[in-house]
Amino acid sequence: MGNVFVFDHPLIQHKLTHIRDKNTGTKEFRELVDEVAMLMAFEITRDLPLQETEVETPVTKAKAKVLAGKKIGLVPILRAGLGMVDGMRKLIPAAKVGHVGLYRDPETLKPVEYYIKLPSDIEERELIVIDPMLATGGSANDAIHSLKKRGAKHIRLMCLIAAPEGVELVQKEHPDVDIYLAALDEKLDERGYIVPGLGDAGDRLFGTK
Ligand SMILES: O=P(O)(O)OC[C@H]1O[C@H](OP(=O)(O)OP(=O)(O)O)[C@H](O)[C@@H]1O
Ligand SMILES: O=c1cc[nH]c(=O)[nH]1
Ligand SMILES: [Mg+2]
Repeated sequence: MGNVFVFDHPLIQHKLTHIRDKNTGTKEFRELVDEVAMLMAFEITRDLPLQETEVETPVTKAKAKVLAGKKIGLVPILRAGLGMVDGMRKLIPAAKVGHVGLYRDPETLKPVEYYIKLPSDIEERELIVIDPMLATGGSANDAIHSLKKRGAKHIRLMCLIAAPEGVELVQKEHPDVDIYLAALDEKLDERGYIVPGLGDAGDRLFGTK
């Protein structure tokens, strides 16, 4: 079964509190999601392999380390996942970005795929699927199936907030996928919203309603 990691870094938790706040407006919400995504990118890349190199400082030659060149792909689930891409790319500028367009039907809560565009070499990349919200898990589950069908071999899932139901579904369907979160919340309400959550992430990011 895949692992679940909750990033408890104080800066992530502090900013998440403001993201949750219903009085936080679109501009600040977007900025905070961007910042938390950057901090989460810092945490999720802890295990990237390094290799030895040598560098000449103004004083002398030094043994040093550089990234060993593992290829990374970011795959935001549209729309809300887009809000986390720029923050992550600030720290991982060489990552290629694929897009999976999915929306959750408000009646059935089932995901509907409307777009997909991926880097051509996804099978060689460590893919990080990004979405602020993991609610029933239907959207992330479908996105991961879509990536695997197209050859992806190494996938992680990174979300701001998850409900237990979503974590359970992804763990059942994709035991090879680790899940990285800023918070694991209590439950879903009758409309499939995460409680306490942050409301509708896409609407709050883009000012729609
Ligand atoms: O785990 P699930 O139950 O599938 O719910 C989570 C999905 O719902 C939201 O997207 P939404 O359908 O609102 O689309 P949007 O990003 O375009 O607003 C969210 O960003 C996830 O993609
Ligand atoms: O709480 C939720 C659940 C699904 N999608 C959201 O944006 N928020
Ligand atoms: Mg939405």
